[in-house]
Amino acid sequence: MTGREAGEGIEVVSVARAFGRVRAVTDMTFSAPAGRVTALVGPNGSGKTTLMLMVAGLLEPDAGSVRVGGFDPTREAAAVRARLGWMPDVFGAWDALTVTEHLAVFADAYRLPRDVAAARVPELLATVRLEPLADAPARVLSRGQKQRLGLARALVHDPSVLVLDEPASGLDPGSRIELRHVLRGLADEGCCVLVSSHVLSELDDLADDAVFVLGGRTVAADPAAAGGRSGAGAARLGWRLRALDQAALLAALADRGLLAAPAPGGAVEVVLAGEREAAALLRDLVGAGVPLTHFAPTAGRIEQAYLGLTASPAGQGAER
Ligand SMILES: Nc1ncnc2c1ncn2[C@@H]1O[C@H](COP(=O)(O)OP(=O)(O)OP(=O)(O)O)[C@@H](O)[C@H]1O
Repeated sequence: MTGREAGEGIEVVSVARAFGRVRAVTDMTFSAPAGRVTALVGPNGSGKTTLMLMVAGLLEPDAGSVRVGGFDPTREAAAVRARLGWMPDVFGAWDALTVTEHLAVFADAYRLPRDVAAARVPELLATVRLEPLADAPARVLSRGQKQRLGLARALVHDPSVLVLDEPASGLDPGSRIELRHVLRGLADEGCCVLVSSHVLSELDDLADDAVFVLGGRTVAADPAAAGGRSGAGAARLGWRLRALDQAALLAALADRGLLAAPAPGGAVEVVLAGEREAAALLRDLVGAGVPLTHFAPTAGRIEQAYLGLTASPAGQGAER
């Protein structure tokens, strides 16, 4: 990867966009820096795709400002196109063209010199592991393979900013892990990567930062700030516990007035008010001699923060 200028990222400030009477994006502000994978996280219809289309220069904001590497995607479209790779959630491919031909067409569209394209296409096929299908027509590709072709297409001009709408949808677990490696590798090389997702459980492994959106607004740009990790004022979230002696565990929880719900594998789940209460409970249980073998939140860091956000009055208020 040679074409990148260091430090290029995405800046979104007070952006809004409506479609007639539908206010798809009402007020979004965040930055996605170079060298990091930033996840745009929110429920269906919260405005993620609309925002990404504005970042990619495919839709004009009604208000606010978007900058990609310092350039305005509407007024400086050529500069943004040159540095931005875009992968839509639904990827249209020409059925009759082979995988290699697809990439060659896009290399041409980005005006890559012939010799550069000739070297770039096999490199991309290796990156997304589509070499065995290089000569296969797009119509025979599975959904996951098409997603990978979409990723290769987005990377064809060696962009410094990569915007991917639900890139993991349709991928099997192995392909998701590969996707994670590819995106991590790109970020490590200095690329700014913005992905949208609602597969919360996977985001801890994929993303460095999370921007939460609800009802067209960004409601928090930092999982820690969203309450999932803090003690005071944190949302009530589930924790899973397992002990060699389940009866002793249940008795100790009952002593502390905690309601324990059964969970798979002989575990139990309790709802606690944050990490501070969890730490106190763990200390008490160990102190009381309960032989604990497992004590962990039921959800990952980003998932917890998101659940805390949607459960809090502030989060609910942000939803339409
Ligand atoms: N072209 C359009 N015309 C009218 N309404 C639209 C258009 N595009 C999006 N919307 C509406 O704007 C809102 C936000 O949609 P958007 O696709 O941005 O959400 P999203 O967070 O990407 O959802 P999902 O996770 O389901 O992809 C929705 O209510 C949607 O119906």
